[in-house]
Amino acid sequence: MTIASKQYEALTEEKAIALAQSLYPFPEGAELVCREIGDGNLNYVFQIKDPKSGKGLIIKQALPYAKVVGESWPLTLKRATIEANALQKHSEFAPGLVPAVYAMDEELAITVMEDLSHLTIAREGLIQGAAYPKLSEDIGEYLGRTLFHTSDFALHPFEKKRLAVEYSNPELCKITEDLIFTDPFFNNDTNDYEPELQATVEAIWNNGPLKLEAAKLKFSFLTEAEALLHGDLHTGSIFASESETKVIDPEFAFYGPIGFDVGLFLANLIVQSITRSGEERQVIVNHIERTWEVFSTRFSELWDREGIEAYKDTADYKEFILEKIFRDTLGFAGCELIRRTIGLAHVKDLDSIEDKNLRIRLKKKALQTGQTLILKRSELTTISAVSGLLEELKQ
Ligand SMILES: Nc1ncnc2c1ncn2[C@@H]1O[C@H](COP(=O)(O)OP(=O)(O)O)[C@@H](O)[C@H]1O
Ligand SMILES: CSC[C@H]1O[C@H](OP(=O)(O)O)[C@H](O)[C@@H]1O
Repeated sequence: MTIASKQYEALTEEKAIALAQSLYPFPEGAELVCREIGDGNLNYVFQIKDPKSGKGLIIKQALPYAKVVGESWPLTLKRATIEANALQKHSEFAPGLVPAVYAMDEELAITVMEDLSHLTIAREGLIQGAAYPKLSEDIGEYLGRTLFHTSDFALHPFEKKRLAVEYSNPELCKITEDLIFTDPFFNNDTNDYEPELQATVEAIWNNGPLKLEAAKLKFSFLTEAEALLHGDLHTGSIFASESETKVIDPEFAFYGPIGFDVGLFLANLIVQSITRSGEERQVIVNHIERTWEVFSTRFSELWDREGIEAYKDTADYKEFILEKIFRDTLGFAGCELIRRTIGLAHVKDLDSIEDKNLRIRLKKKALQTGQTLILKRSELTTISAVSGLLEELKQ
């Protein structure tokens, strides 16, 4: 559905209600209520609801700047169009795993979508100890399907390159290039960490071999247009329940290295494996293993069944590609672990730990795990080797 376009203006709750009324068949005389519920770093999210019928929808609006910083950090409104289009493109391949998009408007920089508030943001649930039994199956499927179907292994090269142009997202990529791949490895003002981590952080800045590997990973991110990525697949971008999983917020979508999406998700699970113990920790380790198993099985099966690449049946080629994706996955996961601990954008899983000694100890563990994943990514050739590493570093 398209909206009669007008000039960009930031929505208020009243304006969001008026817009929702014009877009959705709410019952006659419904008295709609609206709340701005955005808790992310960049955008506004309005939830509009008819309390009587329970019907509702979400209007997400991009601001011409990053919400977390303010007008001093201008940011393209085009990200809203990228997000709406990526949701729809990914739903072609992973139906049921993303919210339905009801409408979008490029001028207003809005996406009107299904209200998922019957679910919980996975990060919040995981912090409370949720197990989310379907999480790794669903995200493994989502990753296998979206990444295979948007790659050169599935698309005509003209279509793949058309999509790469459509999803050119330089400003949002620059945020990732800075916040994930650069700033945490240098003494940069954007970094944010407790004084107790100073020595550990300086050791990262002074670690030549680590910085060389971080530079290589950044180069992959800058240059390898392998598939249409979600681009920011952390557990705050996933809604979940015992029986459902939905991926939201692909405003960082672009053509990049496949391992980036897989690695970001695994890194955010690894944070949970660091904060949990006993049986609850094992649930997360199982999710880590299962995500890779489901992703690689689905990718491999789609390759065999639907692959169009002339070399697809050449001995060992598929295995070479999957090994490359796995190596990249571990490296990108390592960078995400480091930036979520000492960079600009932290994670609540670690920051909300009240006991300071424990918090610092676990943050050091996250940094150590991140560094090991980056440095040893060529030696860790199986997902069980990664579980083994997590077990070793647990002590
Ligand atoms: N479709 C949705 N249904 C219900 N709540 C949503 C939906 N999309 C976003 N939200 C809420 O808004 C918050 C911020 O959304 P998100 O897309 O992550 O914004 P940002 O791009 O600013 O990070 C989410 O954590 C969630 O609470
Ligand atoms: C100033 S952007 C920082 C950080 O925020 C984004 O996450 P989200 O939109 O989900 O809050 C992204 O991870 C960026 O790196």
